[in-house]
Amino acid sequence: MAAGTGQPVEPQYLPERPIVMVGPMAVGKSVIGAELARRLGLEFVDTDQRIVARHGSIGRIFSARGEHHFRQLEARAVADVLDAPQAKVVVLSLGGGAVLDTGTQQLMARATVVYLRATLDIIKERIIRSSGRPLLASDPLAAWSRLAAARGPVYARLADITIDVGTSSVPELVDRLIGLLAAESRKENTAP
Ligand SMILES: Nc1ncnc2c1ncn2[C@@H]1O[C@H](COP(=O)(O)OP(=O)(O)O)[C@@H](O)[C@H]1O
Ligand SMILES: O=C(O)C1=C[C@@H](OP(=O)(O)O)[C@@H](O)[C@H](O)C1
Ligand SMILES: [Mg+2]
Repeated sequence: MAAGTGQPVEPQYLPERPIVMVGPMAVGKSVIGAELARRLGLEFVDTDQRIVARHGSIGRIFSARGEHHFRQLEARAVADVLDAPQAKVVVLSLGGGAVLDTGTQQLMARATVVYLRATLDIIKERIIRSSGRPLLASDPLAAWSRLAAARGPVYARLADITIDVGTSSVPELVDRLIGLLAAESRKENTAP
């Protein structure tokens, strides 16, 4: 099916490993991951959505139990998907801070990791309007910039593929990503 038509499944590209979406808050990990999964005919898992379904809102977890507890739930949600000898081939979107856990970093070696990168300019309208991210509760622009800068080298080190989201739409980004994933998979399959 032609690119951009929104039809599921690209028959020429069948991923052999899970695909993990990383990057700073509001860059589009959840929406792009979900659309990528739909297009590839794969199951989609979002660690935040799983945590909320099982434990209630992220804001409430932070206020009642603290960030450390949230990080433990997050690491467990990642391990539930990736910590198997033959990890299921799914699209897994992480929260922006999940990559700080060393166990999670190790498990990501079993996946193809996609870093969605953006500048504050692209993100700022999204984070001014949004709520529900406790780490952006006060001075969201400064907090986002600080966290994106501190975590950027970790995302970059873990990534197999980096995409600057810029002003592209979600379908455009998914089209581009499928092309890059297919190229990455050919590279992995021909590596000596
Ligand atoms: N490329 C895009 N173009 C327009 N809006 C986007 C794009 N990517 C994400 N969004 C919007 O930005 C917000 C944050 O996206 P989300 O997927 O929740 O980010 P993340 O999971 O990285 O925090 C959502 O309202 C989403 O619809
Ligand atoms: O960057 C972070 O530390 C966080 C990112 C959020 O997910 P998104 O990146 O999907 O917004 C969510 O996990 C939580 O609010 C903490
Ligand atoms: Mg998300």
